[in-house]
Amino acid sequence: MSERTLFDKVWDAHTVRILPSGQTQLFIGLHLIHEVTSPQAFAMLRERNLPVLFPERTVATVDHIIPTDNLARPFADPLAEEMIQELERNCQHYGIRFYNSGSGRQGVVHVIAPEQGLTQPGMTIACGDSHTSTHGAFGAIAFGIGTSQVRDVLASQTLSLAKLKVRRIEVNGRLSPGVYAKDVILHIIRKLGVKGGVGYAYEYGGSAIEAMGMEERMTLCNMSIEGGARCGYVNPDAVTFEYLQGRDFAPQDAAWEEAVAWWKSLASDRDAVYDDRVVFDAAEIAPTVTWGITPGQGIGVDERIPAPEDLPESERVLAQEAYAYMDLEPGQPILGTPVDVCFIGSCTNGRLSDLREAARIAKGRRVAAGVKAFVVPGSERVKQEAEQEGLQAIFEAAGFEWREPGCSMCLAMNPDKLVGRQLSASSSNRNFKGRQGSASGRTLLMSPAMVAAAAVSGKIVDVRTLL
Ligand SMILES: CC(C)[C@H](C(=O)O)[C@@H](O)C(=O)O
Ligand code: SF4
Repeated sequence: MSERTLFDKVWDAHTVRILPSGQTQLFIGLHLIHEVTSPQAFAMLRERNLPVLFPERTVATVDHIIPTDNLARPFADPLAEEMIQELERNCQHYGIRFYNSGSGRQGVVHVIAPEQGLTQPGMTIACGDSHTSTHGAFGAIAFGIGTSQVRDVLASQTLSLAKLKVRRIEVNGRLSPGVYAKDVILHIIRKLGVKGGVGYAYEYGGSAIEAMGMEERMTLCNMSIEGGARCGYVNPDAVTFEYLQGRDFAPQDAAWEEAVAWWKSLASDRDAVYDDRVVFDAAEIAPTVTWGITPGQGIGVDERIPAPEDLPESERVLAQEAYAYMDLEPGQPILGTPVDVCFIGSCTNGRLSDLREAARIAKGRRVAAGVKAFVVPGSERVKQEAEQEGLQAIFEAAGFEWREPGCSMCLAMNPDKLVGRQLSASSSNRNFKGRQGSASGRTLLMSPAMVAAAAVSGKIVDVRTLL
């Protein structure tokens, strides 16, 4: 057959059997776990007296609840201490590889697996975390699962799932300077909606995607879930192989050549059949900023906040809720909106290339008076590499705080929280009400370079004017 997508090929290769329900029992090659969604799953396993079937296929780290300022144990937050101890105990008991803080390999789960070469093309990857879609950047089928499914994977290394449809999203042409993968995905979600991808896997392609490095592709796939798609992927190519070669868990020597041949064969066939296809022009994408309370409420930085009549009928009620919560008016430019907090980090945009782009903007400038700006590297490795190439020094000279790795203010389960109505410019992926730790806090999503531009300006500006 020469009409299959990568999704079809990887799905079929991992199908154990078709269940009487019509669902597929799918083998999961790599299982990632973190401190928040695993304790209950292990508890359920113990209740039923089940072992972990393939402990070598699960990898753990701590990210969500870990503090980014003071890592001395016990942590100041007793809940953080308890949850992390629980993970430590479970990993030790079941013989699961665990990248704890201080190991040199800890970080946000979706940052550490790719950087160690654990994430590879053609794999099925699951994690009790919605942003597992990130790993699709490598041509893997990777998706988030709930806690009872974490139990299922621990016990059986399989999941029962319904097969998804595949939508091909093509972005052709060249992105302008100052426009990044983050802008592309915010633009896609703006156009297709936060529920537009329900029931689909998104396959991203086209010349603008092919021109992206792996870290940008990860940013893109990361937010597939914010567009409603369970997973997103990019077909593996020379960029993928170059990124992987020599990483800790990448195949070596003869096995490498074999793996590359296999990976190449998995890419969607030229005449693959898709359930849907959407095409975008890269040249039309501007630095994009959200103004509302879902990642789909975004506009180009030089646009005005849409009035209800500019929006499809189905979006108007939510828009009203957003104006009120965000304290922004329809018709108002987003440019010039004052910011209180600037956060650079997360599994969307906490990798080295993100920090480099933000540092380019911060270099030689100063964080505006009254603004709190901080950088949270996505992993210990990212942190170390950034320090080695002088990024920490650039940020600190500009007045940014430089922190320890973790999820931090992406969801504020640790002490990094907004206060009251503070408005944050954030490189993360969710702007839901109360997402960043204050029930009335406000979040504007954007690229890390745009966050840095906001930090040094004290307000939303167009990063293209600071390049
Ligand atoms: C805590 C976890 C379950 C959650 C997720 O699944 O995405 C978190 O990572 C998030 O980003 O909201
Ligand atoms: S960085 Fe944010 S989105 Fe990513 S896993 Fe952590 S909390 Fe979830």
